[in-house]
Amino acid sequence: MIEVRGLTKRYGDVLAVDDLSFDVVPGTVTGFLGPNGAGKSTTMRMVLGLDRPTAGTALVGGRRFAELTEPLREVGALLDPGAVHPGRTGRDHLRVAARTNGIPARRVDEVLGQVGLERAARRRIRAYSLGMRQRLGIAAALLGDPRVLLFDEPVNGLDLDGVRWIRGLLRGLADEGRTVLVSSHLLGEVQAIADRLVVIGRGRLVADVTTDELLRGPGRPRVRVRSPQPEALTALLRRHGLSAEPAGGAELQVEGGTAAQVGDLAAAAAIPLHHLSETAASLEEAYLALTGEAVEHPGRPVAATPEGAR
Ligand SMILES: Nc1ncnc2c1ncn2[C@@H]1O[C@H](COP(=O)(O)OP(=O)(O)OP(=O)(O)O)[C@@H](O)[C@H]1O
Repeated sequence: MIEVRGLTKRYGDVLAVDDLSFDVVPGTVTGFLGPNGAGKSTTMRMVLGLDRPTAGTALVGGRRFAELTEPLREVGALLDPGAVHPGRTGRDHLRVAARTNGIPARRVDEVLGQVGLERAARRRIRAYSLGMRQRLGIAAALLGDPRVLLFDEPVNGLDLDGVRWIRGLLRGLADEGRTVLVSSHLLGEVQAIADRLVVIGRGRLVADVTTDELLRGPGRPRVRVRSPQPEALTALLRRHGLSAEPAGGAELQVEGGTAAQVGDLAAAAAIPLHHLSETAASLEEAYLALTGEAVEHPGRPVAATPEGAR
C-alpha cells in the first residue's frame, strides 16, 4: 500500500507537486497518468525517499521510506534504466545490488529468469538494447521480492513485444497481491493494464478513478447529426442550450444533449434529419479533457472525481 497525503514539492518557482493525495492499493495495477512535466517522476522519487517533500507525506506500508529497515525488500522501483554501470555484466550489476542490500545471491538468477535475461546475463550492459536495459531495471526492482513496486514509464521506447511482456508482468505482480504503480504520459499505454488511474496535471490531482469510471465520468455523449437544413438546425439547437458546430458538409456535432433530444427538437420544428447518432467520448478524450482543464486553469482546485469513486 502506498499512501500519499498532501504531498508537495517546490523547486524554486516551480510547484512540481501540489498538495497531492491518493492511495495505491495492493492487488491492483494503478496507472499514474499525466502529461510531461505533470509531476509523476517527482512524486515517485518522494515515495522512494530520493527527494524530500516540501510538505506532506508519502508512506509505503504505513512508513516513510527512510524508516524502512530493509527498503529493497519492501519497495522496488524502475526509475531510470540508463543509470547503470555500462562496463558491468547484467548479472554483476544485480549481484552488487543484492550484496549491498543483504539479499541472497540466488535471487539474482531467479529475477534474471523472471525477466528473460538469462542468456544475456554475462554480457556487458553497454551491449544491451533499450529493451534489455529495461528488463534489467525491472529485474533490479524485483530483486528483494518487494510487496510494492513503482515503474516510471516502463514501456518508453519498447517495441510491441516488449510492451506486451511488461503488461503481462505487471498483471502477474498485481495478481500476486502486490501494489503496482506504473506511470505514463500516454493513456493508451496504461489503459489496457491498469485497474485504477490516478491522473495528475500540473502537480495536482485531476482524477482518482477506476479505468471504467474515467470513461463514464467526465465523458459527455456527443451527437452527430446531418440535415439538409444545417443552419436552421444549428439555430434551433443553440436556442435550446445545446452546442452545435459544423463537422463537414451538412453534418453537425452537438454537445450538451442526447440524440433523442436532438431528434425530438428537429421533429417538432419539422427540420428533416438524414443521420443521427450518439457516441460516448473515448477514454483518450476524457483524459485530454481532464488534463487540458488542469493546464488551462492551473490555480483552480480541480475536483473531477466522479461521485462514489473515493
Ligand atoms: N530537480 C529539479 N529541479 C527543478 N525543477 C524540477 C526538478 N525536477 C523536476 N522539476 C520540474 O518539476 C516539474 C515536474 O517534473 P516531473 O519530472 O516530476 O514530471 P513528470 O510528470 O514525471 O514528467 P515526464 O513525463 O516528462 O517525466 C517539471 O516542471 C520539471 O521541470
